[in-house]
Formats: sequence, C-alpha cells, structure tokens
Amino acid sequence: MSSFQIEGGRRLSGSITPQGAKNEALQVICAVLLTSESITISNIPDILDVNNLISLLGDMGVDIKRENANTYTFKADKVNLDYLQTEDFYSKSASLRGSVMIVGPLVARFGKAIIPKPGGDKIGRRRLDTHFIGIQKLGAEFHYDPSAKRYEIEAKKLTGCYMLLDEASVTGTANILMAAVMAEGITTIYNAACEPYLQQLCKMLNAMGAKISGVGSNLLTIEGVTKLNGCQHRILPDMIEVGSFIGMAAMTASEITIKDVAYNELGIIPDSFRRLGIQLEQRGDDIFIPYQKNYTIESFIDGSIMTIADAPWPGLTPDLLSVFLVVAAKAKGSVLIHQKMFESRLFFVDKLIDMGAQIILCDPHRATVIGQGNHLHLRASTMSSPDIRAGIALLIAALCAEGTSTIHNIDQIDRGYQDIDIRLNALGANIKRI
Ligand SMILES: CC(=O)N[C@H]1[C@@H](OP(=O)(O)OP(=O)(O)OC[C@H]2O[C@@H](n3ccc(=O)[nH]c3=O)[C@H](O)[C@@H]2O)O[C@H](CO)[C@@H](O)[C@@H]1O
Ligand SMILES: C=C(OP(=O)(O)O)C(=O)O
Repeated sequence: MSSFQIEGGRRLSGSITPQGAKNEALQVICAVLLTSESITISNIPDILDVNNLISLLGDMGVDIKRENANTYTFKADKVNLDYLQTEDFYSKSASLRGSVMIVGPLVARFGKAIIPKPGGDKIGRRRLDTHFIGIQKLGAEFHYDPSAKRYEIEAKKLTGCYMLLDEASVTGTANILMAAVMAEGITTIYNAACEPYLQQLCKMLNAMGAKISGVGSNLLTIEGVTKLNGCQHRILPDMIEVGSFIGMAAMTASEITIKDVAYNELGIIPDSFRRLGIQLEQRGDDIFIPYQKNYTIESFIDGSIMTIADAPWPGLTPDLLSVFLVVAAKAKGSVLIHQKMFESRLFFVDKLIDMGAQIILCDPHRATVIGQGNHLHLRASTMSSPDIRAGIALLIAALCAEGTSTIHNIDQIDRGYQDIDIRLNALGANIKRI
C-alpha cells in the first residue's frame, strides 16, 4: 500500500480546479442501470471508489465506453443478473459504499437485487434501514442472511405510496427514488435528503423521462413511468474538495484561486469557513483565498464559544468537519467541533495532538480545539490515514508542519481525491508518493 512523504512548511500559490463530485458520481452511475439506452456522463472523477463502481457495472454486463479522461458512455442493455451470485461480485461490491445504490435501479427494472453489506468509511455504525424500509414500502421483499452478510431483495411489482423516512439519508433517498421512478402510481417521499447531488440525480432522472417534482425540497413526488430513456449528464464540482482546498489555503497561509466551484451549490460551506475567520471572495464562479497572516475564530453574538456542527442539507456536510477541525488548530480562538452524524470520525485527533495541536476529544462526537494561531508549530510525524476525510485533514496538517511527514494507507485519500499529490505539487507543495 502506498504512502505520501510530505515536506511541510511551503506556501502554495496559483489556481486549482475541483474534480467532479465523488458522491454525485456514485449516484448517477448507478442510475444507468434504469435504462437499456445510452447515457453519457461527463466530469466523472478518476478516483478509486468511482473506478471500482464503473468496473463493477462492466462486470455486470453494462457496455462502457470511455469517451475521454472524465466522460463515459454507459449502455445497460445486457445486464447479467447471474453475476450477482458470484464471489467476484460479492468482494467488489462489498468494498465500496456507493454500490448499495444499484439495489433501487435493479429492483425497478428487473424485480430483483442482491447486495453484500457495503463498505465505505469505517466511521461508525452505518445502517441501511432507511433504504430497505423505503423499498419494502414500494412492495419489495427483503431477506438478510447474517452469515453471508448479504441482502436479497425481490419484487414482483412496485407500487407507489406515501412514506416518511426515519432520517434524511442521502444514499437511502437516492436508492428509494431510483426504485420509485418506475413504480406504478404516485410515490411521495417526505424527509427526503435534498443536497445538490440528490438534486442532480433528480434532474438526470427527469431528463431520462421520469416525473419527479419537489426537487431541492424534502418532499419528493414521483409519478411512476413504464420506461426510461438515455440522456447526457454533467456532474457538479466536488464541494468537499472545494472545502478541503479552502482549509488547506488558510492553514498554510497561501493565496490560491479555486476555479469553477459552482458557488451557488456550496450552501453554508463558505460562510462556515468565514466563521473561523478565513477570508474568501467569490469571483464569478471562482473562490479567491487571499494570503492571511492569521485568522481568528468568531464567537457567537452573545460572546459564547463557536460550535461548528454537521446537519442534513442545507446544514453543514459532516464530510468537512475533519477539515474544519485541523484548520481551527492554527486559528486564534476556540471552537467546539460537533460531529453529530458519525461516531468514529474524530479519533484521528490523537495524531494532531502528537504533532502539537491543542485539542481535547470530549467524547466520540465532540472535540474542543484551542487554536494557537501562529504560536502553533506542528511537528512532522508518521501516521496512517483512518478514513478519507481524516486523510485529507492529516495531509493539510503535514503541509503546515515543519519537517517531513509520512502518511500511510493513502488509498483512503485516493478513494476520493484525484491525483491529489500531482495537483498540490503544481501549487508548490512537495508531496512524494512512495
Ligand atoms: C456515498 C455517499 O454519498 N456518502 C455520503 C452519504 O452517506 P450515507 O448516505 O451512507 O449517509 P446517510 O445520509 O445515510 O447518513 C449518515 C449517518 O448520519 C446519520 N444521520 C443521517 C441523517 C439524519 O438526518 N440524521 C443522522 O443522524 C445516519 O444515522 C447515518 O449514520 O451521506 C453522508 C451524510 O451526508 C456522507 O457523510 C457520505 O459521504
Ligand atoms: C464518508 C464518505 O464516503 P463513503 O460514504 O463512500 O464512505 C465521504 O465521502 O466522506
């Protein structure tokens, strides 16, 4: 397994363009299973998770043509359902979380799906109840085989209904939506997740002939159709990458421009960084982050200590809290980072503490960061990346530290960040892949 060797203490400068969004790519690539016609998707990021899903679809018999580096055409006219019974399918689909979203399309189109317990980050319990209860409500039957860790789903017919989701699960909403587009009658999904990537999925499905209304809200109404057709779709820039670059620029006192960020789709992300005292300017569809000698965390209006917490969209995405946490260590002032959704995502703070950051892990969900401003001199360290977002946070810390750090297990970073070493080296970083 590869590692990164990072010589810290360099300022970055120049422009960087975010890749296409990983979490949108995983949704819309699964949606190609809903039709036998061709679907062309552009701005697909060249990252491990997405490539694994594309290869899984190829093994299932989907015809895949790579038009250029980031554009693919998919044609699912000969899906081999027998492949779902194989060991190969089991091990490949178990390795990534996004694969669970093949269930909705397969049940909608073929009345049957098999899926192992999916992979993805080990960041706490990650239940799938919302997915399965929703698809069950449409008329599917579920069996979970605990010894094989495998779900089998079958439906003779799917029928639309009203459902109130027990939580606004992102992949759960996507899965149910993809099952419902070809169910008979009307499905109403209340407490639906509504983040931009899900809106993108809705737009793509509507372009394929689906009838979804309420897009962007937490109440989706779907009028079932009997058949969907091909379409063309472009994936949004990755907002988690955009946020990671904002944090990286601030912590390394760099001046950079992040190009073509789809600013209007970033929700509360820019303002949340501003609350840490980080200046950023919208310039057209770019974000300019000026050189800042230091940045000071705001207090709440009543003078109490700032909290940065995640919440379902349009709240702050949980996937950026690790970045907020590391960046706060070099701010002036204190902040409570409250990771409400996942219970094992903050343990990496031990590594930051080893490097010299002042952080108290209050419990698995909360960490208090006492920012040291320019008094913080992080020491280089050797560490291992426990998950994708802790991985990028450690990389940011290493870029800021004095000396040469090593990060092992960088597959976890490659899972979500395309050629991150090459792209950051182009800004002046010194990262070696070893
Ligand atoms: C492949 C993909 O797209 N992964 C994303 C997707 O995962 P995923 O779709 O798996 O995450 P879910 O939205 O289902 O929820 C994640 C966790 O948050 C909890 N929860 C969820 C909703 C809610 O209203 N309250 C609540 O506490 C759930 O219990 C669960 O433990 O959405 C997560 C939440 O944005 C992101 O971190 C993941 O990067
Ligand atoms: C948790 C994440 O991914 P996944 O859901 O694929 O594990 C993430 O992208 O931060």
